[in-house]
Amino acid sequence: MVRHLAEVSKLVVKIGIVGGTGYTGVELIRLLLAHPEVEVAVVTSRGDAGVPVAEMFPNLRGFTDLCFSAPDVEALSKCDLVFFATPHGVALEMVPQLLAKGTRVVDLGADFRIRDAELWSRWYGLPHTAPEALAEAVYGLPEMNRTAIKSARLVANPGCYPTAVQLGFLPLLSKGLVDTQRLIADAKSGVSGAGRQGKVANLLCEVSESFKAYGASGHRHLPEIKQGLSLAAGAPVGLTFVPHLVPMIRGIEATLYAELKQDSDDLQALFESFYENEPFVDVMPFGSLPETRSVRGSNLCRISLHRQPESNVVIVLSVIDNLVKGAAGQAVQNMNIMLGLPETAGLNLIAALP
Ligand SMILES: NC(=O)C1=CN([C@@H]2O[C@H](COP(=O)(O)OP(=O)(O)OC[C@H]3O[C@@H](n4cnc5c(N)ncnc54)[C@H](OP(=O)(O)O)[C@@H]3O)[C@@H](O)[C@H]2O)C=CC1
Ligand SMILES: CC(=O)N[C@@H](CCC(=O)OP(=O)(O)O)C(=O)O
Repeated sequence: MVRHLAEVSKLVVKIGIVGGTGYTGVELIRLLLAHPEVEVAVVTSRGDAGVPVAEMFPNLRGFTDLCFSAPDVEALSKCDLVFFATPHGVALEMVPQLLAKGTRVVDLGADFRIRDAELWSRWYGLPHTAPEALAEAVYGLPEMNRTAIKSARLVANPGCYPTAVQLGFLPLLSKGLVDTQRLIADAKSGVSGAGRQGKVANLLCEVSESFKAYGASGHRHLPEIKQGLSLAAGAPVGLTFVPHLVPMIRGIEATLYAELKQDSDDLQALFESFYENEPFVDVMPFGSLPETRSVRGSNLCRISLHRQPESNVVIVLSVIDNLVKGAAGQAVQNMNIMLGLPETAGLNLIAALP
C-alpha cells in the first residue's frame, strides 16, 4: 500500500528529478511526496535504475512505489517541471533540450547561477556550453527575485552558503547603510553539504571531534555571493568569505560583519520591515542567538542582529538547513512561484528539534 500524505489536486503537475540518489534529491522526494499539487513521475539514477526508491531510502518506505530510471531526456520532457539535483555540468548538457521541449527546470546545481559564463568557467573548470539557457536563467532567491521567477522557464537555485549569506546582508546593502568594500562572512556547514558520494574526507572518523576551515583562499560560492550582493548594493562589493566544516549532519550558520557608514538605531526595525512579508525569513529579537537545530528540516532562515560596545560593526547571524532553504526547500519554493501555486505549499514544516 502507498500512503498519500496530501490530498492531491485534480490538476496534478508532473515532476521529474535528475539525481534522485543524492542528499538534495532524496530531500526533494520527501518534500514533493507531501505536496498537494504535484506528482513525482520520474526519479533518475544512472547506477540504480530499476531499484525501488523506497528500498534505497528507508524514510520513504510506504510512501512511493516509484523505481529509479536512467536519465532520459525523452521521458523527462513528459514532465511539466524537472529538478536537477546533480553535480556541476550535468544540467548544462540536458537543460537546453528540455527547454526546447517546453519543460521547465529548477537547477539545484551551479550551472546557471553566474551571469558571466567566463567567470563561471574559471571557478568551475568547465566551458559553459549553454549560453542561451544561461541568458534566460533567473537566479532563484525569492526574497530578491520573486517577480522574475514567476515567469521563468529556468531557475538557478542558489547555493547553500549564498542563501544564508545573502539573506543576512541584503537589507543592509539595499538601504546603503554599510561600507560595501569590507564585508565579511564567516560560515559553517554540516557535512551533508558535501553530498552523498563517498569521500574519505567526509567519513565519521575524519570529521567528528574536529573543526576546520576550507576554501579560505577562494571558494566557488564567492563569485555567486558577490554577484547577488553587488546587485543589491548597486555597485561591486568587496567580500571576504571563509567556509568551515562542522561535525554535524545538517545546517549552516553564517556570522556576518559589516561596518556601518553612520550610527543607526533602527537596524532591527529595518530588518523586520524588509522581511515582513517573507514566509521563510524569521527576524528574531535583537541580540538573539539563532541555532541550526531551530531550522533543521524546515525551509526557514532565522536571522538576528548584534552590536558590540564602542564599535561601528553590525553583526548578523543567519541560520538555515543547507538541504532545505539551502537546496530542496528553496527549489520547491521556486517551483511554487513558477507554477502560480501558493508559495508555502508543501513547505509548512516545523524543525525537528533534538
Ligand atoms: N548538499 C547540499 O547541501 C547542497 C547541494 N547543492 C548542489 O546540488 C547538487 C546535488 O547535490 P547533492 O545532492 O549534495 O549531491 P550528491 O552527490 O548527494 O548526489 C548527486 C546526484 O547526481 C547524480 N548524478 C551524478 N552525476 C550524474 C550525471 N552525469 N548524470 C545524471 N545524474 C548524475 C547522482 O546519481 P547517480 O550516480 O545515481 O546517477 C546523485 O543522485 C550539486 O550541484 C550540489 O552542489 C546545492 C545546495 C546545497
Ligand atoms: C560542506 C560542503 O562541502 N559544502 C559544499 C557546498 C555545497 C553547495 O551548496 O554547493 P553548490 O554550489 O555546489 O551547490 C562545498 O563547500 O563545496
